[in-house]
Amino acid sequence: MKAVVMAKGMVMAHRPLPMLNSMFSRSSVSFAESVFFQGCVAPLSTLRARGVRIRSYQGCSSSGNGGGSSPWTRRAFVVSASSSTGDEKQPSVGFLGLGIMGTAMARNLIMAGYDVTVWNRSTSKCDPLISEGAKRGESPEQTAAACDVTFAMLADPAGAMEVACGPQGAVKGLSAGKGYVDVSTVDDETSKAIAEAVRKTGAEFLEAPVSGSKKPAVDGTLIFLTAGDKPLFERASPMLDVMGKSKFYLGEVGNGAAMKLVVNMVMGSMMASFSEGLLLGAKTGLDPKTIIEVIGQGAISAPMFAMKGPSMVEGQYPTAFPLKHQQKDLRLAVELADKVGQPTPIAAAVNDLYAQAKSNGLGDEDFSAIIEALKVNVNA
Ligand SMILES: NC(=O)C1=CN([C@@H]2O[C@H](COP(=O)(O)OP(=O)(O)OC[C@H]3O[C@@H](n4cnc5c(N)ncnc54)[C@H](OP(=O)(O)O)[C@@H]3O)[C@@H](O)[C@H]2O)C=CC1
Ligand SMILES: O=CC(=O)O
Repeated sequence: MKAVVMAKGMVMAHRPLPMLNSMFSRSSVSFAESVFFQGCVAPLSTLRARGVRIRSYQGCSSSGNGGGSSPWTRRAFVVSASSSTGDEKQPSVGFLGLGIMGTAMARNLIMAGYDVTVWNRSTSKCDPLISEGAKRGESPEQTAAACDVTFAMLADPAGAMEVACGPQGAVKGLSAGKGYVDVSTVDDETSKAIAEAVRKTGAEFLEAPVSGSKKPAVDGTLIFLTAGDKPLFERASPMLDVMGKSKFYLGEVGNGAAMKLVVNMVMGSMMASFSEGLLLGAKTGLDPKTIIEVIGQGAISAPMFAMKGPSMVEGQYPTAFPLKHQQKDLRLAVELADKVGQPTPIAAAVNDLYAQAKSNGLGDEDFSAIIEALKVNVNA
C-alpha cells in the first residue's frame, strides 16, 4: 500500500505505507512536524495513531498515478500537524445517510482521521466505510448518542424528519454539548422543525446544505451554505473544511435552505434550457458538439455544460445528481416563491418538465436526462 506525497498540489512521490509508518514511529513528533510543515502528505490515520494531531489540511484528488482501490492511493491530504500533547480533543463524528453524497463525505472525514460512526437505512451501504475504519451505528439515536457532532445527509424533507425526529431518531440521542448538522437539501420549514427538536434537547443545530455534486463530494470541494447556531458552525468548521472548499454562514435557520433552493432552481432551469438548445440546434442540422464548444467560449459558458454536455449528446446520464432530487428542489423552490410572493414562472414550468421526466422513469438518472423529456417530435 502506498501513500501519495504531494507538495503544492502536485504529486511528488509515492511512499510505501510501511515506510511512512516507520518514519512516524521514529517517535519524534518534531520529525513528523517537519515532514508535514514542508508540505508533504500521508494518511492522516497513520499520523493520528502516531500521536500527531491534525490542525488543518486540504483534501485533494491524487492525479493519475495514485490509482488503485485503497483510499490512500486515491486521495491525498496536505496537512499541517502538531503534537498530540495539546489539550484539544478531536470530536467524534456521526454520519447518517450514505447515499451518493453521504458516502463520499463520510469517507473524507474518515480519511482525515476523525473517529466516524456511520448509519444508513439500508445497512449494507455502511460496509465499505466500516472496512475503511468507521464504526457501525445501530440507529440515528445510538449514533447521535455516541458522537459529539452528527451529520445527516438524507434524500428529502420526509427522510430528514424521519432520521432526526422518528421513533429511533437522532434527537433521542442528543443532549447538551452535542451538535446536529443537517446537510440535506430541504425546505426552510423542515429545517426549522428539526432545529426546534434538536435545541429542545440542549444540543446545537446547524443547517448546512451543500452546493456541488458527486465529484466535489469525492474531492472535498463542496460549498456549505450554513445557518443556525454559530458556536456549532465554529466547532464543525474543521470538518466542513475536510468536506468542502468554502462555507458561508448565513444567520438564522432557514437561510441556508433558501440559498440552496435558489441555487438549485437556477441550476435546474439552466439544464433544461441547455437541453432545449442542444435539441433545437440538432434539428436545424447543427453539430451538438460544436454547440457545446461555442457555448463554452462565450458569456454563458458553465462548467456544468462542459462537464455534462458531451455525455448528453451520447444519450448517457451517469448519475451524479439524481433527477428526482432536482425535481424535489424545484418543487421546494416554487413553494418557497409562492410563500414569499415572488413570481417564478420559469421555475414552475421547468418543475413540471422534471416531474414529467420523473413519472416517465427517469428519476434515478442524472438530472441531465431531462433532455430525454424534450425528445418528442411535435410535428409528427
Ligand atoms: N447528488 C448530488 O449531486 C447532490 C445532492 N444533494 C442533496 O443531498 C441529499 C442526498 O443526495 P444523494 O446522496 O444524491 O441522494 P441518494 O438518493 O443517493 O441518497 C439518499 C439517502 O437518503 C436516505 N433516505 C431516504 N429516505 C430516508 C428515510 N425515510 N429514512 C432514512 N433514510 C432515508 C437513503 O437511504 P437508503 O440508502 O436506505 O435508501 C440514502 O442514504 C439530497 O437532499 C440531495 O438533494 C446536494 C448536493 C448535490
Ligand atoms: O444539488 C446539487 C448540486 O449539484 O449542487
